[in-house]
Amino acid sequence: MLYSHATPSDKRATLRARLAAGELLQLPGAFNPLSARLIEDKGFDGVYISGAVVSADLGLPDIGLTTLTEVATRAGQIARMTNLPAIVDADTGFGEPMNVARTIQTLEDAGVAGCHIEDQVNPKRCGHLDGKATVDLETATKRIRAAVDARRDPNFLVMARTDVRASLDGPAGLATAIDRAKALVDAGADAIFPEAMRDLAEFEAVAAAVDVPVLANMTEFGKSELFTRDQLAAAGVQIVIYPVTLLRSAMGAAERTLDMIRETGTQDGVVGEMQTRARLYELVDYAGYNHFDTEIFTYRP
Ligand SMILES: C[C@](O)(C(=O)O)[C@H](CC(=O)O)C(=O)O
Repeated sequence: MLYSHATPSDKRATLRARLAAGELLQLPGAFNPLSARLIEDKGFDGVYISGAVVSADLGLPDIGLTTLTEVATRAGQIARMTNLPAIVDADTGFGEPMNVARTIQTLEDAGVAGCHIEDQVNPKRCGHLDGKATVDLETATKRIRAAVDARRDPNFLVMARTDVRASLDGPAGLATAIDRAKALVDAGADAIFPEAMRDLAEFEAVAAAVDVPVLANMTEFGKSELFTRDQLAAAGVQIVIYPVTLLRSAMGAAERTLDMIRETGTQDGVVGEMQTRARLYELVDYAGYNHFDTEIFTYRP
């Protein structure tokens, strides 16, 4: 009832312990607080808060237009609705290393368990678009050092994302990404997010090169193939995100419903695919609020 029973520090400790135990964790992207409840209810390990989704939710492209305040506010609304740890996409950290430091403390205050900071130039672009540019290694490592130094909870997970793979074709691109990943770990990164890997062997090579958890971004219509949990586990990946998957599913369903109403004059033909009123009430725990007033939950399907 009301919000998560686990505190932010409990969630961070749980995330750390599970990663240290070598588990593979699957984190679907929540497109709103309610979907975070669904992710928890379905037995997932954590919740991802995608920059692309926060942007799209506001009707904006994912090109660095959202502010720290918008991202932290949404992340806080989502994180407080689940007992699961939430990891948020902090883009480039919203500015210079000093801004990165402030970003980390703001996200800690929002109650998330960790975030990733990437090495793209400001303003960033979606990782699966062409024509991205990355900063030099010194700037990238300064961002990570600033993030690590700024956190007050040592369990807050600072993940470094590198976008350099897409900047060079062939083995040279992978080698550059691996060198950069190693340098970012030396700078204090607790995990590595190698963006736009081409195949499983590339994930495997990154995972073998660093001694911290590696994240795989299983986003649809992107540069990486969609691998299964078991394939990624065998490649040594420990965190798998499905950042925009639920938003795409929900928007796909919304389009179909709108088309149906336009074409037939009623939504009746798609009601069977909808989440029922009873299920929605279950997710927002109407029954729990009877603790305050037994007249609150009087609905019978
Ligand atoms: C992970 C990502 O940064 C995100 O914002 O969720 C995006 C996802 C996407 O656009 O599909 C990305 O750059 O990969």
